Amino acid sequence: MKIAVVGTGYVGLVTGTCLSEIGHTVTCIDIDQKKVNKMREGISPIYEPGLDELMKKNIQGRRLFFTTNHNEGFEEADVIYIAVGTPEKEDGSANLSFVEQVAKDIATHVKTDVVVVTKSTVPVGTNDWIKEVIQNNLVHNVKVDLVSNPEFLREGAAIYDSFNGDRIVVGASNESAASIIEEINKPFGIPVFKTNVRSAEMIKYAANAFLATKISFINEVSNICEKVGANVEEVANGMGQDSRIGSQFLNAGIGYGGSCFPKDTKALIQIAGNVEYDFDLLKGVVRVNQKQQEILLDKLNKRFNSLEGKKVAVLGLAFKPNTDDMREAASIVITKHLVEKGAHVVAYDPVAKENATKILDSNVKYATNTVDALKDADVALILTEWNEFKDLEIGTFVENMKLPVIFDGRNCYDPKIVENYFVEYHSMGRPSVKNLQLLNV
Ligand SMILES: NC(=O)C1=CN([C@@H]2O[C@H](COP(=O)(O)OP(=O)(O)OC[C@H]3O[C@@H](n4cnc5c(N)ncnc54)[C@H](O)[C@@H]3O)[C@@H](O)[C@H]2O)C=CC1
Ligand SMILES: O=C(O)[C@H]1O[C@H](OP(=O)(O)OP(=O)(O)OC[C@H]2O[C@@H](n3ccc(=O)[nH]c3=O)[C@H](O)[C@@H]2O)[C@H](O)[C@@H](O)[C@@H]1O
Repeated sequence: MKIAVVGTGYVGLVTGTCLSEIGHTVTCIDIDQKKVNKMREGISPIYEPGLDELMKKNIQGRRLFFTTNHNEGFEEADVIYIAVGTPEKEDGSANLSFVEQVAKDIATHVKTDVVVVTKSTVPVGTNDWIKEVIQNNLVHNVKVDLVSNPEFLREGAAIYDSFNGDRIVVGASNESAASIIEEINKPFGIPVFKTNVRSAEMIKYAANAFLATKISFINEVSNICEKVGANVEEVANGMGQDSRIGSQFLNAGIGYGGSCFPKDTKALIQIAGNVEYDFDLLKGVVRVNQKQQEILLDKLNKRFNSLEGKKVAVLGLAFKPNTDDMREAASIVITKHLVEKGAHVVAYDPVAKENATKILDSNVKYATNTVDALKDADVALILTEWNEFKDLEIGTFVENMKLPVIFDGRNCYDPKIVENYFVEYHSMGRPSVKNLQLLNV
């Protein structure tokens, strides 16, 4: 099958590459010439384990191409995937201007019948609107079918998810269009769930909102655990063993970030609001998430009378491990607060530094490794649970810091192991270890 993918963010690039890996001929189109030049050489503009190798392999196999030229990309395409961004607008609703532009580009350039597949996360009803935009702007007399095919990949595990997803959702009003998309995806060997377009659009938002709800729920439980002397990890373990609940997405911490949960929860609240429904539960989920970062900062502020002039080592900046994505990362709010309080912030992240420098306060300094960040620090904050930090000997904090006080926003260490060291260790929803008090410091 000849496929064009428009937009090469996470979703477009991973989708295009994986579709080429299963034998289709794919042309990825992006308006960003610099990005396209890079991708043509098999270099991914995003950090995603395994992606470069897969790109290079399929570029060499002449199944994967990159261009800025819509004409070239759409030429003879049987199917066009829309994978441009749908970022959050000021009021929380989804900005559909990129999608609209692509719809107009499709209308202008397609010369043969085509199936248009929406991968981007779009509000319910958007696919009908896209179809209208295309129909109203069509230059040639061709038939265009629309299919909603929302994406469920996770950053950092995107390739794995593409080949091992739980289901592929295909929403269509036309069975033959749905069958084409089912056929394209057959080599992945993943069950296909066929439904109508509006239900498919809703499944995406509902799935993300539900996962976000699980996180906020466990975070609230975690806050209570701290007050009643329970351990949230044990609680999550005990809850998760009930197969009706499931063990995933019950890691308490400093809340969810990234390019999707924050924007998609707010967009669903808007979608509900548009039909005069108050999605009260989801509003609470969003509020709780914002509170989680404040909770870590409150603990820190209570521990130190003042942060003025204190060296704070920040370990981890990306919104989660195995990505360099800084969108809505907890580190943004937390480092801003630290700088405002006069702290001397030295941060280290294995891969997100380049993106972080574009977003974080210019007073944040960057170390090239964990030990440099920790050197003579008064306190360490762990904001992303990279394996590199999880595997760290607790002794490294003791040996390098001025005072080994650790605030772990991601529960990287087992308090029972930490107990063996002269450190002060605060995590989320678990009892603190305060061995420094034995030393009277
Ligand atoms: N990031 C993720 O892990 C996931 C994202 N999604 C959804 O997928 C969509 C895309 O998200 P990301 O991949 O993060 O996007 P992104 O915002 O990182 O990248 C979008 C790309 O589209 C390009 N673009 C914009 N207008 C264009 C046009 N007219 N023609 C060609 N290219 C154009 C931009 O230059 C950019 O490279 C969003 O709706 C998002 O909610 C869904 C699942 C996972
Ligand atoms: O729509 C999307 O874009 C994607 O959003 C999420 O994927 P992603 O944002 O890449 O990352 P997740 O692994 O879901 O983590 C999101 C955030 O939740 C946090 N999280 C996750 C799990 C958990 O138990 N606790 C927790 O705080 C992570 O630290 C991270 O900040 C979904 O998991 C994907 O299925 C979906 O396709």
